[in-house]
Amino acid sequence: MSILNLKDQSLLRTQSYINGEWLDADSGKTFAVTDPSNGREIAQVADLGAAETRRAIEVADQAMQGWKKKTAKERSVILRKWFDLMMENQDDLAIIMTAEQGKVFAESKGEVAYGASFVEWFAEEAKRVYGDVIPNTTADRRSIVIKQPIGVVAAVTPWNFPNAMITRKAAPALAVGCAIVLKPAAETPLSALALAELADRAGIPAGLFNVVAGTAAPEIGAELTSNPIVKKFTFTGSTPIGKLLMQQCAQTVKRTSMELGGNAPVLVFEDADLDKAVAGAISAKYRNAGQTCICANRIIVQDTVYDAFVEKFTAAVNKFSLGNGFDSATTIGPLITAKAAANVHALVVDAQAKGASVTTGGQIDTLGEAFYQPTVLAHLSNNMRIAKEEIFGPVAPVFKFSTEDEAIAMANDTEFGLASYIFTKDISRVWRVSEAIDYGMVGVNEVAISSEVIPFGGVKESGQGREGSKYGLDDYLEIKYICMGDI
Ligand SMILES: NC(=O)C1=CN([C@@H]2O[C@H](COP(=O)(O)OP(=O)(O)OC[C@H]3O[C@@H](n4cnc5c(N)ncnc54)[C@H](OP(=O)(O)O)[C@@H]3O)[C@@H](O)[C@H]2O)C=CC1
Ligand SMILES: O=C(O)CCCC(=O)O
Repeated sequence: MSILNLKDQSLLRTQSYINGEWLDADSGKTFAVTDPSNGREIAQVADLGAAETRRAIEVADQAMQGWKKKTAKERSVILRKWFDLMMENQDDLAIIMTAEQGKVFAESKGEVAYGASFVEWFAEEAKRVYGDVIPNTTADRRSIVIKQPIGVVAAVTPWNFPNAMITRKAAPALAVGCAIVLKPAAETPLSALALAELADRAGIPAGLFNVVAGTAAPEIGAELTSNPIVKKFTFTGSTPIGKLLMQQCAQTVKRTSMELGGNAPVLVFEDADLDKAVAGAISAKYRNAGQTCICANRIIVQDTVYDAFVEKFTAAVNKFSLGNGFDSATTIGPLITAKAAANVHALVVDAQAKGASVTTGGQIDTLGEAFYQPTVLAHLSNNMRIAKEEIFGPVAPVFKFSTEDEAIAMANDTEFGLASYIFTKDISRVWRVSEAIDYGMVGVNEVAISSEVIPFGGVKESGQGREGSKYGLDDYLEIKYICMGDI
């Protein structure tokens, strides 16, 4: 009997989905999925390993032989049904997500819509995969360029966006004619399996969308990255694991897309609308309790407005209500695990020991060991761990700068380069700073930068490749050049 109050209980799947069938692990083993807000077990999920992964890759290869021959429009019609079903079941998918991930229910509903938007977008966009005819240098030949599906895709996704990080990879892969084998995070397999149930109902043919859930990430990952049938590997997660998986993929020269860690700066200049900058920095920092790779990691404020900013920002943070994501009064939920909260606290303790002051929060909350208080730190310096590391929690360090050059240098002083944000009214500065900072994405007086139509991705050690937008198809396509001679 499920503990989740779903309209449609059959969305709560606990077996893996391979070749259109629901399967237990060969070993018969299962693992517990728990609610981070109270540690309660939600379900026992089949714990698959490398052997089942290998079989999923083989069936994916078979399944895509017919799928790639369909027209883009035929594939689009089926994917559109998947989108419709996701939206029809938005509430149930969001209940599953809040239960296993902890995020506030309204945010879960938002993520389901965001996840579905990738399916709708790529179902349409794949109709526009154009080739080229290249004017040649000799009269007796023409050079043609066509684009073809790359082959079987393997994906590993994280727990912080248990739905959208899957569709952002699966939708373009399926839309262009590939099949995919996905390993979701062990903390959040239920959202992935619910997506598989809806893919099945939408009529996505067996073997094209396979979900292998399991706790043996290194073994499953080793199969996905070494199997020569897999032609493309796509990952969202931490930078150290991304580097390891890239190394593994090198042995069979797979194409890789990596969406890794971030250290997003929010640069607030003295000419900015301070209230707008505070509201923007609040959204950029505390979305999903700070567990987003594009979350503000360093808020960097010009010295002339620093004290006013910290005061207004702290007042805004004091309005947050920490609690269970299902409680309608809650605006920040728990972190994914108690360990995550302890890691965040260690960053705060290190900063305090090196001279930072806590203007609010600063503790694991009495609500439970995964709950971290929304926190603001002022008077920071570069020797603190928090200046360099991805926080992944609701802690906002507010740094100080005095000149534009200094702000740019501080923004770039990191190995990461995913998202960045600037608040200023000076249009010349907008251009100067946007061009000078080494990031894949820049939000100017705006932090809600994500959507299905934009190229999401980073530079430096934040990864490679772009997801979403017209560019998001490129990673799933091979370019083939055909030289046509005279007969
Ligand atoms: N860019 C982003 O969006 C994300 C960044 N992070 C960053 O990483 C930190 C740690 O989070 P964590 O969850 O440990 O991140 P990981 O990078 O370890 O996990 C992300 C995914 O990779 C899988 N994975 C882990 N090890 C391997 C492996 N050897 N082979 C194949 N797959 C593997 C995980 O599986 P399993 O769950 O089974 O271990 C999960 O599906 C966070 O605090 C945050 O800083 C984390 C998640 C997302
Ligand atoms: O943290 C992540 O990797 C998810 C990205 C969220 C977004 O698309 O805005």
